[in-house]
Amino acid sequence: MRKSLILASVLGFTALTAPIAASLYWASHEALRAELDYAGSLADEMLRRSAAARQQIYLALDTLRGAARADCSQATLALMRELSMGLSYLKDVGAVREGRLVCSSMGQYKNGIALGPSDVQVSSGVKVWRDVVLPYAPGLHLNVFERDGWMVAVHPDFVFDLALHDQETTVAVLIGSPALILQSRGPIDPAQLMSDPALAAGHAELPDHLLVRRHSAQNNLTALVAISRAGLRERVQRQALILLPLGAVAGLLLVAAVALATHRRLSLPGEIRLGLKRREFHLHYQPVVDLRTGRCIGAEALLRWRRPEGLPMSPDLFIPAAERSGMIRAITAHVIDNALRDLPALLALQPDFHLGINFSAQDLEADGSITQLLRGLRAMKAPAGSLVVEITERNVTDAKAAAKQIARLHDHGVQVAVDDFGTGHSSLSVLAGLELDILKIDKSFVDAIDAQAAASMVLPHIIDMAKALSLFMIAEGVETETQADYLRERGVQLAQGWLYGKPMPLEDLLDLLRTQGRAWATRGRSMPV
Ligand SMILES: Nc1nc2c(ncn2[C@@H]2O[C@H](COP(=O)(O)O[C@H]3[C@@H](O)[C@H](n4cnc5c(=O)[nH]c(N)nc54)O[C@@H]3COP(=O)(O)O)[C@@H](O)[C@H]2O)c(=O)[nH]1
Repeated sequence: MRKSLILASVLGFTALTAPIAASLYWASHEALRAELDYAGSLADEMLRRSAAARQQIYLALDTLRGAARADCSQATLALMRELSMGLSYLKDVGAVREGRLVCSSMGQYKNGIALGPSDVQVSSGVKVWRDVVLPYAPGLHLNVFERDGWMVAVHPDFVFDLALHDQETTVAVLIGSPALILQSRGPIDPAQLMSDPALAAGHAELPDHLLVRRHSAQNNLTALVAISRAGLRERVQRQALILLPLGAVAGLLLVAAVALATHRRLSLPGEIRLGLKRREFHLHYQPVVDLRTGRCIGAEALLRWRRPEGLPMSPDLFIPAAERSGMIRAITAHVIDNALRDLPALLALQPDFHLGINFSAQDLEADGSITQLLRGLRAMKAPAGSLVVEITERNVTDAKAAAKQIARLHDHGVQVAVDDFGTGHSSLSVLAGLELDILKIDKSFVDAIDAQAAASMVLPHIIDMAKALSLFMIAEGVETETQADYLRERGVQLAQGWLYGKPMPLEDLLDLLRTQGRAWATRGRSMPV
């Protein structure tokens, strides 16, 4: 039981905490996924815009190469204006001679504007200058692309014109391999981010940042997004606010389920089931004596439960629980097994000995218990009359069926006693309809003898009735000599009670029989069969 309670506590604790822990894990997992999705969508958008800009750059360069002579004529300037006005990402389109911008859609530059050495030349032959400030557009930092003497200027911010969550986000677009940072924005140096080996997988979880990389092999472009973990923490908290109550509800439901299962397992029927499995039930025997001679001629088998905690539990508690839960058949099967196991030793000492065992309603209604009893008796060749089945009126729900079962018992020499007679469970109507052998006078009438109580007025009538029906009588709960004398004088043959012996283990009963001596054992049966 203690083990079961510990196990139930551990299960209950796990049932409560596991869903909460799972919801917290799920919240952080979901938040991480959402943050990576957000960073991924930023990177994708940057790549999309960069690719669109690249397309426009090449379109302009190709158009100029095909259509314009390498000069700054009015026709060429008009084409440049058309291109820079018509292509959304381009700020300017111009001609470069010997490293100098000589004209553009904005006009001609007398001495040309020196561009200096380019930052990189990509595989398609395009040279790239970053962060160029042209004198006619002083506030703009442009990226300039040149091929075959034609150039286009692009404002880098077009890529970053995105709705960023916070100022902590770093974004960058890189071109070529080895990659050149075309443009970047945010607190972290993109060159530092590019060196992280985990980036090969497309994303990395750094101590302070989540990093996402997208690459377009076709355009030889790379987009990088680094978002701060502070945002992730906020998102975890938001997710937790949604998922934690669900986890708590799931935890409480699980705890309720565990409690229910534990209650079922630890409730009395569950304990009885376990007790039977662990062989915690055993029989004690209470002597039944002949009132005339004081000789022990039989005993009633009474079930005892030795529970692991050592706490006894009265059959008054567990027998009704077993009857209600349907466990009584298993209990009776155990009683029959044990009684039949012990009977030979008792008969060996006293061949006219009889053993009484209690049957409940379900034992009487179904065939199982009676079949088990008769089969066992046959196997051990026990003499007729050595077993008495005790029933109460409460057990007789179908008098006809009960009569049949009693006849079956009689056929095999088993006697039937009506127990607790006069307590309201038994009545004359039952007695009249059933072929009973013995009437057990309830302890309450025996108690009344000493007390001179009203119940004592009833006792003589019970005795007369038993005599009229030729029933043998056993008075229950006899505790004093006065009671014994009264019963003896009125012709009650047998008695059971603390005056003669409390329920005792088999060994003690065997000792008692041994001390009765051989003379008693050979005098013959005290009860009619
Ligand atoms: N179906 C089954 N019922 C059983 C079985 N074992 C017991 N029982 C029934 O449980 C009830 C309580 O039994 P128990 O606590 O064993 O009490 C018995 C005696 O100990 C008690 N008794 C006997 N003499 C005296 C006495 O002088 N004083 C006193 N205070 N108590 C005494 O009476 C009980 C025997 O009652 P009964 O069976 O009516 O003869 C009880 O109803 C048992 O029947 C079982 O295996 N199956």
